[in-house]
Parts: sequence; structure tokens; C-alpha cells
Amino acid sequence: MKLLILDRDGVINHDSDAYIKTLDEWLPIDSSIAAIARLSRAGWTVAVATNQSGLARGYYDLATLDSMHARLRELVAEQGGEVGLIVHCPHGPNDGCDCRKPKPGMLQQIATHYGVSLSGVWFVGDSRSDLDAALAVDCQPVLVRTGKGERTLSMPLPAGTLVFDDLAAIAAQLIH
Ligand SMILES: O=P(O)(O)OC[C@@H](O)[C@H]1O[C@@H](OP(=O)(O)O)[C@@H](O)[C@@H](O)[C@@H]1O
Ligand SMILES: [Mg+2]
Ligand SMILES: [Zn+2]
Repeated sequence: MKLLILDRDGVINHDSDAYIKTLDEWLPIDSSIAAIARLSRAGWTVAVATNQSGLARGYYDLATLDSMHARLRELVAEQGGEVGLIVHCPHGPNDGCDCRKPKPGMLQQIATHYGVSLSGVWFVGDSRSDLDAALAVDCQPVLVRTGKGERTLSMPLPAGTLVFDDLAAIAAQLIH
């Protein structure tokens, strides 16, 4: 199974240090939408693992989060693709959950859903916590320069991390 797992904010849509609190604030990275559709059409299953501490912080509710993900699905479907399982961590940094990245709980949930091993599966993120979550379960850590990627790049990366400009470059690499 060709499985690719993506972080959301900063990879699929533009991120904000003020959180993405409304559907109107959820602005897709256009080339990322096209990349997801291209990967899907090429037989890849594209899943999403996203920290959403804004829920625990009371910045937005689950209905708002779901509306963002419905919009994502619509945009990809308009280009003939589909988005797979989207898993989010609703907890805050001090809640001690098992799903908030850098913990790998969401990645493990995705692997269980699809009945596959995570070993070598590419997990694409813009933050160090994404890379560390990948390493915790033997995924291939992949950093994009979009979102917080340049900030993440300003510090040493885990050995073996792959770096791409954006998700479109990753799709070009995987589909050849
Ligand atoms: O990149 P993903 O995992 O899809 O989502 C990140 C968001 O949940 C938010 O995560 C927050 O981190 P804290 O949760 O406050 O540490 C901040 O980095 C926000 O800027 C960001 O929008
Ligand atoms: Mg992110
Ligand atoms: Zn959690």
C-alpha cells in the first residue's frame, strides 16, 4: 500500500501563530491541494495527523474543525482525488495524552486503520514535533519549507530527515 501521512497546518494549508480558528482562516496552499489530488490519482493513500490544541484552548470547536476538513476533502475531490483518514489530537500540551505530536499515537492510529506497518512510511511536516513523531515509529521524517519549515530548519534536524520545498515537490518525487 502506498501510504503518505501529512501534517496539516503549514503543509496542506497556511499556518498562523494565532492558530487557524475559523473556516475563513483555513487557507489552502494551492499547490498542496493539487499535489494531494495528484498523489491520490496515482494510487497513493494520503492520511493526515494534526495537533489541534486550539480545541483544548477553546479557540474553536469540533464543528469548525470538521468544516475545515470537509473543505479540504471538497477541494481535493474537485481535482479528482480523495483524502484518506484525518486524525487530530484535541488535547493541550499539559494534558498528557498519547496522541499529541511528538508522540506517535496518531501515526499508530492511522497504521492500525489501514492495517499496515509504519516502517519507512513518509510523514511530512513543518515542525520538529512532526519529525520526532515520525522517528518514534520508524517513519521516514520529511520536512517541508512551507509553514514553520524554515523556522524548523534553523535548528539541527534529526539525522536522515528529507527536506523538500513543499508538498508539490514531494509529489513530483514520489510520482515518476
Ligand atoms: O501543524 P499541525 O499539527 O497540523 O497543527 C498545528 C496547530 O495545531 C497549531 O499548533 C500550535 O502549537 P501548540 O499546539 O500550541 O504547541 C501552534 O504552532 C500554532 O501556530 C499552530 O497553528
Ligand atoms: Mg504543522
Ligand atoms: Zn492528544
